[in-house]
Amino acid sequence: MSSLTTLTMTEEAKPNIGVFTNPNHDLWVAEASPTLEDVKGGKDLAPGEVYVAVKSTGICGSDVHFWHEGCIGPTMVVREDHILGHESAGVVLATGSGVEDLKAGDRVAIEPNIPCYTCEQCLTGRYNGCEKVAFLSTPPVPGLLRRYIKHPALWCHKIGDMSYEQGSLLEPLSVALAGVDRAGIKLGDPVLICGAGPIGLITLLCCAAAGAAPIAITDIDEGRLKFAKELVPRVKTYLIQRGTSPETCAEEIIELMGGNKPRVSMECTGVESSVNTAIYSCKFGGKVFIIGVGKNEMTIPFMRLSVMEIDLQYQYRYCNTWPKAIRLLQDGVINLDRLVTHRYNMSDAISAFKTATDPKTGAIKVQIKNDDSLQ
Ligand SMILES: NC(=O)c1ccc[n+]([C@@H]2O[C@H](COP(=O)([O-])OP(=O)(O)OC[C@H]3O[C@@H](n4cnc5c(N)ncnc54)[C@H](O)[C@@H]3O)[C@@H](O)[C@H]2O)c1
Ligand SMILES: OC[C@H](O)C(O)[C@@H](O)CO
Ligand SMILES: [Zn+2]
Ligand SMILES: [Zn+2]
Repeated sequence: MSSLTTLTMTEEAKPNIGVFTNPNHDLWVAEASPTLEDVKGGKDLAPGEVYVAVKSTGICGSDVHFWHEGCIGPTMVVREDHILGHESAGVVLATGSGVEDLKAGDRVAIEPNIPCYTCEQCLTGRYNGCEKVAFLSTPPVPGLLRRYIKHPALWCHKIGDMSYEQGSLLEPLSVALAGVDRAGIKLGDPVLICGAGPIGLITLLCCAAAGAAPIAITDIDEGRLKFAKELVPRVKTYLIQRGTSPETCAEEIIELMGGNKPRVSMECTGVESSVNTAIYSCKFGGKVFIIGVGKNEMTIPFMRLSVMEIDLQYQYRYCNTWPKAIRLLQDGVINLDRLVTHRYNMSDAISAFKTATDPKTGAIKVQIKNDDSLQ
């Protein structure tokens, strides 16, 4: 038995659509499942599942990797028509049997993973390492860039009166929180952040909130550095110039940081030269913490890492971060209000992706809105 909201049976509700890519790197909007009729009828909801009208979805650098490169690493490969999107919030429309904590009308942020609940990683609380996890938008699992989705209630987090945009930003915030937590950023740590895209900028906000000092951030794009400075005025910005070696960049960054070598370099680009800048900057016994994803194989200065006893650590998504992310936004410790620079309707998703990938637009986080759904 499923329960359905009566608030949402509007005539204007439009059919379900999704934003697709494929191995030819096409990008298009087309019909998607579940159908509007199924959603309205609360059909096919398994115990513990809910239907959600997705209201706002952010575009992540990973969506762009799947569109442009057709893959992230050797295992996440677009092999057929594939729906993108994994940063979403929306409203619950119907609940399946056994769902007690959610009801129709609840506003939720969607944690876009469904782990197996039985493997060692799941049972030890590190469900991001689940070998059987279905991560929405990682092929072949369709993503959240749809008007309607079906999802386990367990992975829909109530957001109270937070806006849907803020709710959708809990996903990249989760990435940054997982990174800052595992990197062990502490009060007074000199920290370098490589890359001022949304992940780098949110990592910057988290490091600033954690008391890192001084903090420097790099990018190849002046506009993004200017944005970083507006977000956190005390951050020192460093423009990476084409052709400057990672060693030289590192020397200049350390100078910019008043001679303080970073104890932690947070790498948020996945670009080889940037990884190397992060390594050359780091102090003896420091850590390079890599969030960015890129080429399957990279050349890194092995002996530099060795003689400097620099730890190299990585982040793969997140686990158990949503409640913390919600508390941080609700208590105003982290404020992501300024990150959303552009908004598009679902039907205009192609323009949204073009804007997100054109540096001339000054876009930081582009959101795809869904005003044509139920409720
Ligand atoms: N590990 C994870 O679980 C995880 C989660 C989310 C995102 N990611 C990855 O993190 C990366 C960042 O995501 P995003 O959404 O911020 O993407 P983005 O593409 O918007 O940001 C990347 C930034 O790096 C800058 N950049 C490029 N080359 C550079 C260089 N050589 N030096 C300094 N800056 C450089 C770009 O100008 C851009 O501002 C992407 O690779 C994304 O796929 C990883
Ligand atoms: O925010 C989550 C990330 O973008 C994804 O894990 C991606 O890196 C691979 O699936
Ligand atoms: Zn992402
Ligand atoms: Zn598992």
